[in-house]
Amino acid sequence: MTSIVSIRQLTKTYGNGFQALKGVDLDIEEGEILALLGPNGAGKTTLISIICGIVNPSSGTVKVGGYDVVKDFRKTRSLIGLVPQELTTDQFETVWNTVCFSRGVYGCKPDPALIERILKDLSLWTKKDSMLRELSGGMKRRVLIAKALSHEPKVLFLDEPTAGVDVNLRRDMWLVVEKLRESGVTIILTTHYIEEAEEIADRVGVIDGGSLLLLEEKAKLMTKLGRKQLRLELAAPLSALPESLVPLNLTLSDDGTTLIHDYQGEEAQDSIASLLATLARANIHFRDLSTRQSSLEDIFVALVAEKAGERA
Ligand SMILES: Nc1ncnc2c1ncn2[C@@H]1O[C@H](COP(=O)(O)OP(=O)(O)OP(=O)(O)O)[C@@H](O)[C@H]1O
Repeated sequence: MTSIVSIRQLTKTYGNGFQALKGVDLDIEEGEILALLGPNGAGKTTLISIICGIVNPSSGTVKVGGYDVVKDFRKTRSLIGLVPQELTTDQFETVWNTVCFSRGVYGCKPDPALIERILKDLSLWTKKDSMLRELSGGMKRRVLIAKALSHEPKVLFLDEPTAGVDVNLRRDMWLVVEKLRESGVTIILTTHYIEEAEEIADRVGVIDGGSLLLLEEKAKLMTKLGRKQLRLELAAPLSALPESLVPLNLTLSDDGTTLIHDYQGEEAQDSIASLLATLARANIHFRDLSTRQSSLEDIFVALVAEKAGERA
């Protein structure tokens, strides 16, 4: 895999002396969907703003497509599309004109066929002659994406793409993001909805206190840090946990009806099989079984709390 964005030892100290980024190293692979998670004030917007050339770094380097975001600003900016949270363009302009105008801002030649395709992909075609002020909030979000795609960027940044939108629109947006990825666009999204990262990201980065705490493939993260719980509802309640079962990391619920086994996500399947076999040998039968896996949210909350503890 080649990196499309390459960040080295990036720091940012704002004018008031506040250090918002403390030496971030990050390689974003071409064609991936990377979700950046972090609590409020973590430094996500600062990081994205530096990559997009809106904020100057204090030290370190950022390259997009091999070009430096400070020295080759025009080149890197043309490779990037940024979808902000709010629509700030003229509310009395039509969807079509707004998107065509965005393409012109980047010095690209008009390309009505391309704009038509973008609007169709985003289910905006029937609204092309509507004024922005006539659109619903969800449709406005789509216009923001269409604007950001109008100059055919290779990297798309989505800042909280689904904040405040309803569940249906969120699903639609996820499909749009998936389609974009299929067309080869690299996507970086910041989100507070961990469910969103869990659903669509290939990799997840966690930023807190200006540092990248973790960067991992989502699936690996879930196996590595995720905890699982097996619950066995017993056919007959037990008054106490038999001695032979104590080494198996089992606990008995207070009412004696359920055996609970907590284990790490990467623990092999056969250890569960041998646990069940041991129970059968001990003549303990169960009438139902269920498992629960910790979500990305559980992992994220635990990680941020742990780091906060280390800093305290
Ligand atoms: N222009 C500025 N001057 C001084 N401090 C700033 C400036 N911009 C941001 N900060 C501070 O830098 C820190 C990081 O802000 P940033 O907006 O990057 O965080 P974030 O992770 O995007 O947060 P959120 O999820 O709330 O958008 C915050 O403490 C913020 O107050």
